[in-house]
Amino acid sequence: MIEQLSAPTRVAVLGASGRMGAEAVKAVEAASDLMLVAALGRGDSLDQLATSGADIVVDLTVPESTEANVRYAVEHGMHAVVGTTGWDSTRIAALEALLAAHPETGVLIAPNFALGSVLASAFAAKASKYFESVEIIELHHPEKVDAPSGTAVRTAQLIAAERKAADVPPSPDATTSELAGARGCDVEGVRVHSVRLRGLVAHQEVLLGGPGEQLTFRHDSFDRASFMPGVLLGVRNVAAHPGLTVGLDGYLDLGL
Ligand SMILES: NC(=O)c1ccc[n+]([C@@H]2O[C@H](COP(=O)([O-])OP(=O)(O)OC[C@H]3O[C@@H](n4cnc5c(N)ncnc54)[C@H](O)[C@@H]3O)[C@@H](O)[C@H]2O)c1
Ligand SMILES: O=C(O)C1=N[C@H](C(=O)O)CCC1
Repeated sequence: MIEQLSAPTRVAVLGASGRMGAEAVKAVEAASDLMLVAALGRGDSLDQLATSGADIVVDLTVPESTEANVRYAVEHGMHAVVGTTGWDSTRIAALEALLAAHPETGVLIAPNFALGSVLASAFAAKASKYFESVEIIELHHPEKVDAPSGTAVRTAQLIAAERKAADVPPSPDATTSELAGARGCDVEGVRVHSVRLRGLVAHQEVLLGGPGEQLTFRHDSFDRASFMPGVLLGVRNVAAHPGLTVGLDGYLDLGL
């Protein structure tokens, strides 16, 4: 009997010389069902994506370039797995409009590829409606250019949605005078505090407070290897999920 071997999925990585991109290049190269066909950095022409014949583009670049990169991929019939931050509601709306014109194309925007982080955010959001107070502390390496982290923004949005659906009042806070920034920033009613510290990679705590008790959800990425199973999960599933998916939880069965 002749065994039919399916052709490997052709993957291009954008931001290939960066901290995440370099790790993703190694992960794709090590996967027998995937083939790395392009590894592009700043200044490389996006036309190399089209000529590479990539099926899927992985974007791990910078907030200023990710939108144009994804647009190019979608317009050229390639699915996209995006880890780059900076996808605010305006950009998301524009991408959804673009995808409506390319209904077979899938895009995954994953603020965090670490499975533990995805779970921690989902569990924290579910639990948050049972507590009076919620605040987020995100802690990252000092090379990070954006604050708050994309993960913290996403977590705050999930929390806000759960609390709104359950009619939970805003977290109590009697502050009437403060130094700028002392109370962090406000993401949909959730206070988010950003720490940048040498030695850290990517960490987050969601603090939930009620009378006489506190529940904390903490996740730590000690190494960028933590993100790679999620990157590969995204690459292997994005073609089966046409349209836009925000959050790797969209590809998981969390049963929440
Ligand atoms: N989703 C996740 O799990 C996750 C994890 C870590 C980092 N991130 C995010 O991924 C992004 C990259 O993080 P990093 O730590 O690797 O940053 P980095 O600065 O180390 O890498 C970014 C790379 O992209 C390159 N680049 C810039 N513009 C480009 C373009 N137009 N085309 C190709 N390459 C381009 C830069 O030269 C650099 O090498 C950030 O937005 C970060 O927040 C996401
Ligand atoms: O190192 C970074 O930069 C990270 N960015 C993402 C974020 O902003 O949430 C994910 C964690 C690491």
